[in-house]
Amino acid sequence: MTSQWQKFREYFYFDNELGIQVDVSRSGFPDTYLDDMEIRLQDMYCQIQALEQGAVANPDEQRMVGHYWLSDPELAPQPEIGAAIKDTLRRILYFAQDVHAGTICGQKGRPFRNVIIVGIGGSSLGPRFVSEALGNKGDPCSLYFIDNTDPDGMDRIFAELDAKADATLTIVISKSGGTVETRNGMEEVRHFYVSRGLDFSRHAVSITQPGSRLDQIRIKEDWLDAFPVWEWVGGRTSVLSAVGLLPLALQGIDICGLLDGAKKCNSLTRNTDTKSNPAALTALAWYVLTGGKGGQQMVILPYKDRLELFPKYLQQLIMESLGKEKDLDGNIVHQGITVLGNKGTSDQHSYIQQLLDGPSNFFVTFIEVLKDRDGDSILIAEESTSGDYLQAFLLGTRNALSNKGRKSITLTVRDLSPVTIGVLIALYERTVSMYAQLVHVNAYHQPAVEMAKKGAQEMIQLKNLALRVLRACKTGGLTVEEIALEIEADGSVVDREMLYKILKHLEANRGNRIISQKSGSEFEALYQVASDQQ
Ligand SMILES: O=P(O)(O)OC[C@H]1O[C@](O)(CO)[C@@H](O)[C@@H]1O
Repeated sequence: MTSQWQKFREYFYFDNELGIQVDVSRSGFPDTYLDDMEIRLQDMYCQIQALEQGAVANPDEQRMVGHYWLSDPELAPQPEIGAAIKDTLRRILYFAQDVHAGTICGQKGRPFRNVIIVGIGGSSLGPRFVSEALGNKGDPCSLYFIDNTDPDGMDRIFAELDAKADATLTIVISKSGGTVETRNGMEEVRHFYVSRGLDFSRHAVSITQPGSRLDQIRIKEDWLDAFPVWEWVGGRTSVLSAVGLLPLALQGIDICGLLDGAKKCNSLTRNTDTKSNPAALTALAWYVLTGGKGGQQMVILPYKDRLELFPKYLQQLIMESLGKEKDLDGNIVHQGITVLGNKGTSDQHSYIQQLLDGPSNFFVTFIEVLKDRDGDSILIAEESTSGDYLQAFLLGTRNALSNKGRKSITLTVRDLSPVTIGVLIALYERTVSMYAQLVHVNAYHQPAVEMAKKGAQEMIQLKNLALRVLRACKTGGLTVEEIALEIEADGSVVDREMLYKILKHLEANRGNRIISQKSGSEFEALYQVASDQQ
């Protein structure tokens, strides 16, 4: 029987130069596991190598997958791609320098000290996570993220920037250039500037694929500047493209350090000796922990406030990449790993109870940061600092879980610096690619998200039709059923429940224009356009 200490030493990966350690000894590898998997692992390394060399790794969309080139442009399969990456980085650094120096400034000459980032999913989560992880008081610019079409969420940001509009730059980020939530955010921000007598285009920069709808808008309106995202960069792996680099450089974060960390990690994770490859070890741990079938939950517990958004960032990277109905041969597999997380020790006081006593349908990834803070800590009790307690809670929770037979992986970084954040990003990007190879799914498309987008568009159409019917109504109002029947006159079928919910929302928000009168039950209420709006 191998002791935990022996197992720990056997599987422990560390790299002192990069300050990273990966411990998969508590993930339940059978003793002969690495040998048993060797042929598949070598095949996996070959596939990843082909992908890095420019193979079409996203067969559905016939695309190369090139996020690895962003931190090492020399690896790009075509010199033009490498040159475009380098040129974009150079332009980002100059742009940030000019903003900080006040050479690029607001319409009325105020230096930009705030940046609104409008974008969603991969066009927000990466920069937001890194901004939070590495930002400090005194940064040259503060970042504000509009990553939803929630009016109240936007109002909170507008209220904060109310008197600072001219000192605020806006970056609209959308790889496709056609994402509805981002379009809405952009129009709300435009209104924010215009209502303060400012010209949106003199405060706006775009990051999008050349030729996209967003690109066409910025050309027509002559925005301040534009930076590209290329088709071979997936949204969820775009943080090291202009998507992340421009906002972070404006915030004053050392983006070259970030790229350097990612480059070094990419180089380490090309090693085909699995015990010397932290991404392969992690992918293999996921594989054993999910039985290769997915379906498990991955609970990410970073014991560090600055990493609070890391689980959210990983949620998209992992779930959008791995959550697939079919494998690459078209078999129905319903793969996926559900990612959730919270920072330690806060989790201790929320859901650890269930992890210890509830169903064993998860594994935990502990993330430990060795350096507690800049400078010394005071002793609080029994020779302990608050940082000693932070570590004690991590180790204590991990032990308690192990004693209950709950599995875990532990990832340790020396400190939180641009380099180590770059390492974390590259490590997980690579692990996802490797795991996807092991379970044989396309990690680079997201066919299902289109269904939800289509569903939302249908609801907007139904609302427009309902409004048309209400405006044409000359009687004292119409019930849900009557509105539905009017719409159905063209042969379509109306979902009454959806119609009811849409009407309630209209009434709650346009109450002076759309009103209802109750007569009998809730569902017999008569809806009408207020008489002064007819
Ligand atoms: O950058 P875009 O094209 O606006 O897309 C935003 C996000 O939407 C998705 O396409 C999902 O709908 C993500 O993959 C992407 O990160």
